[in-house]
Amino acid sequence: MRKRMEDLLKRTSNTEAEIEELKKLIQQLEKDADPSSQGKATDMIVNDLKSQNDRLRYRIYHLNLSIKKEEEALQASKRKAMPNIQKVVQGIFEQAIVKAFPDVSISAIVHSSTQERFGDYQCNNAMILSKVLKENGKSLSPRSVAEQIIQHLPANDVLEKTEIAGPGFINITIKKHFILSLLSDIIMYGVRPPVMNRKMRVLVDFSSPNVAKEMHVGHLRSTIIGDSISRLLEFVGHDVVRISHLGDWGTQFGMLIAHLRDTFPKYLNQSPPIADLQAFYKAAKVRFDEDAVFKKRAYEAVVKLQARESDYFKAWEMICDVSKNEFEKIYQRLGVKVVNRGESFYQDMMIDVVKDLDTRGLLELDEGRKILKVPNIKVPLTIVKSDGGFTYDTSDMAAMRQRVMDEKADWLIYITDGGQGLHFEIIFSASEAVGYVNRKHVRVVHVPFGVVLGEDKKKFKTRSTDTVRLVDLLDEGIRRAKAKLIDKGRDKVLSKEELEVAAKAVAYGCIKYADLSRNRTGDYIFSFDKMLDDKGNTAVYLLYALTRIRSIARLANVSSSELTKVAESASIEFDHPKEWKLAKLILRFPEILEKILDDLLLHPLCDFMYELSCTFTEFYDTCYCIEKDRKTGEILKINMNRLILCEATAMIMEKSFHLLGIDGVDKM
Ligand SMILES: NC(=[NH2+])NCCC[C@H](N)C(=O)O
Repeated sequence: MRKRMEDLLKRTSNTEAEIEELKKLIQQLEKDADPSSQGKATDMIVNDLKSQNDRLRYRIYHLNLSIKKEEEALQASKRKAMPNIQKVVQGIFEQAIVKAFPDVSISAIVHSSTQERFGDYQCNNAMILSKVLKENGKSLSPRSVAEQIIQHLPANDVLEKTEIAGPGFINITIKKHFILSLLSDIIMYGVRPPVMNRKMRVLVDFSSPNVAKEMHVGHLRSTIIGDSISRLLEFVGHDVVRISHLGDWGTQFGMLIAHLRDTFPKYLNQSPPIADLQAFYKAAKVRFDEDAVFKKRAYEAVVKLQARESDYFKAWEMICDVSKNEFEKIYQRLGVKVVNRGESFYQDMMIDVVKDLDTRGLLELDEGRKILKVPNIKVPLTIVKSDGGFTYDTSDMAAMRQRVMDEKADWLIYITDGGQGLHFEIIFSASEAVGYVNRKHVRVVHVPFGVVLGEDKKKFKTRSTDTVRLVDLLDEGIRRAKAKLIDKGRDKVLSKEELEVAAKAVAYGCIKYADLSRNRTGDYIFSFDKMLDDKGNTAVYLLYALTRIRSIARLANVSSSELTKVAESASIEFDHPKEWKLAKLILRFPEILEKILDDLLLHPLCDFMYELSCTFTEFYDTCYCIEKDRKTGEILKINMNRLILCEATAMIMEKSFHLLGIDGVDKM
């Protein structure tokens, strides 16, 4: 009974609530029937649409903003980097190959064509792919493979035409529009580096002569090559640390200090008058070998130097300064910047390295020496000599540790003669083995170069002296360059100062170019006659070529801002094959640089410059840039498109000269 009551009460209250709901509904319906409330509904819809509209507007605004940003980024990247067309084409073919043959993993092989009739680039994948497919049990002729690749090429703005040739080569022609826009970019934004994937901290160890010894032609090669590699890395945007690992430490300094104290006791207050430090070194060595008492004093001096006893340290500094000043003179003349950080810098770190290796039980005793054996290499490193001194090996182990840990270098480059190849191989492997470097994360390379030979193919020396003093060598270069210029009657055209400037630029340029234009790994014959020749692949020829190209625009009296306007208007057109040939070659510049960044061989840049100037001559001989009246010499017509080509060629040549460390000259 009670339960039933409760049930009924519940139902009543539910129904009451239902009635209330229905009442509200009726009221609402009555309201809706009223015309004024209908207006309200319309308002609501309008408001709703309005706010939708606002939201859309807001989105459009932001989309426009991001489109603008993207366009700006595109422009900025154009301003910042020059595309490597070969890589761009390779990327397009890579996509096609993946799509056409998803089961085979093979990267696209794309080269620039060796002959004009084969198009601009060639893809040579078909033959290999056909072979691989056959191995996988699928038979498809190379030509059919090539067809498949072409069919799967993605939509792009780069390729004009593809053609299958011979057994299955794909000849590729680049869109003219693409070439013209890249050429205009050079005029508008200058010569820019190729795209950099990752900014790295690169330590370049180069030049590295030895204190109290003459800086010789080997060090000159290291200086020239190291400077050029550093310039290229800097141009690309890497963070470059240029270090000269001077030989400024070791037991021989005891001998030099003892000799200085005997021969020039006033050294603490006066700079020692050692003009010829090498003679000083020789004299000290004679005493060291012949005089037992002196020898003992020399050893004591080393201990005192290493304990940094002030008089001895000062004597050492004096000796180093004499050498460093000499080296600096050479760097100044050659326009080379490098920081002196010699073996002495690592003295304390060497102590740490020895302690570290010793406590880890990695050093072995061998006839009084402490050596470090390296897996798979027969020759061990000598870490401590039997007299307790450190060695070249110790300094390089400490330097490796410091460069990785403190300098945080991602890339280490050592530039020395090939004779030190084994030394570096051991240092690199040893450093890896003891955990001072992980070559998966840090790129470590030795950049070796060949020996410098005289024209008699024997060790390089001058007539009078045994070794060649670099200062004398540079002086002789200037003298010969000047004589050559006078020979050509240039002294009648140039002022005295201009002749001096030209002679220096030619001499230093030739010495550098002769070195850099050869494959560095080979020995190289030093010949002033050959390097100062104004024909063939020499700096003189190229410097003349550049001044000639520059004079074209000067003659036409067209300013670079006028050329920029033409480039901006996107109205450049070419109709002569020689124009296209030159334009396409100019645009190969980033490709050349990227290859150098890979193998650090610089001669392809020189070959490129030579090819560029030959191709320019071909163009210039057939295509008039300026038409003049034959009789009066009056300028009748200027071809702006062609002047653009002249300008771009000159810009690329100037940048190349800069990367090689060679100064151009306005007049020569
Ligand atoms: N880290 C190095 N070991 N650099 C090269 C040093 C070259 C040495 N001073 C020489 O003249 O042969």
